Amino acid sequence: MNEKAAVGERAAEEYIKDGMVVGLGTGSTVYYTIVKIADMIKNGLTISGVATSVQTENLAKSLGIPLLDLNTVQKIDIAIDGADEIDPQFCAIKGGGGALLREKLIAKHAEKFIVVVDSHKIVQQLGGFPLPVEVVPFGAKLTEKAIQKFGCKTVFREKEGKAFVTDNGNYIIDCYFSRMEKPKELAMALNGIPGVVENGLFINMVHHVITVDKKDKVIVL
Ligand SMILES: O=C[C@H](O)[C@H](O)[C@H](O)COP(=O)(O)O
Repeated sequence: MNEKAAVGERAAEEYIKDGMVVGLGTGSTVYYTIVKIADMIKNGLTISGVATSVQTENLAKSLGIPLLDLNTVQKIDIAIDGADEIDPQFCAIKGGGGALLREKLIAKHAEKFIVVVDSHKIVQQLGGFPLPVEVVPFGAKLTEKAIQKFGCKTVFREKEGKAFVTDNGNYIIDCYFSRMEKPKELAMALNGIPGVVENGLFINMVHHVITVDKKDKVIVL
């Protein structure tokens, strides 16, 4: 079973209605939601999107999904996105693709935020996946030192041998924790460091999770 396709498509079928403004997430799972939304538009529904990354913007444009400028949008009815890990309290780590800042901004302002994940992403405790933290390039090594005080090992993300640069012109520091005990406190403390723009912890934001159970059935939690 292609779990990513199954959960991604289900999200569109379950939640997308005519007339909605939809926050379009980033990544290989929500890809299937976006393709499904394009089908719905071809079948006569009026849907517009706000994109959480340049990658998604390009995908949506190529599929004919009308996109709106975030600054002109009155309301985002729903945002749908993937995640790298999610726990039973619906706390998630996102940013494996580096899109966490725009994703969090759009999720925050959406009336509803739905996460689509294959079954491997459901964990009892967050931290197996390194936590991405977006930092401004100015003083980034000093920012890294401040982040390390939270007890993690850090690696500046690279792409093709060069520094990975986000859509916002920033760097990503991937933070490896052996245990992440208090994600909510950690998220707030990280954002208190000058130079940190945003971190990949999504706390108290997710309304529903769509995933696959042990019997290969798509479920909405
Ligand atoms: O920056 C990327 C996003 O947070 C993605 O939603 C996340 O990494 C999950 O992506 P995928 O569905 O490709 O595993």
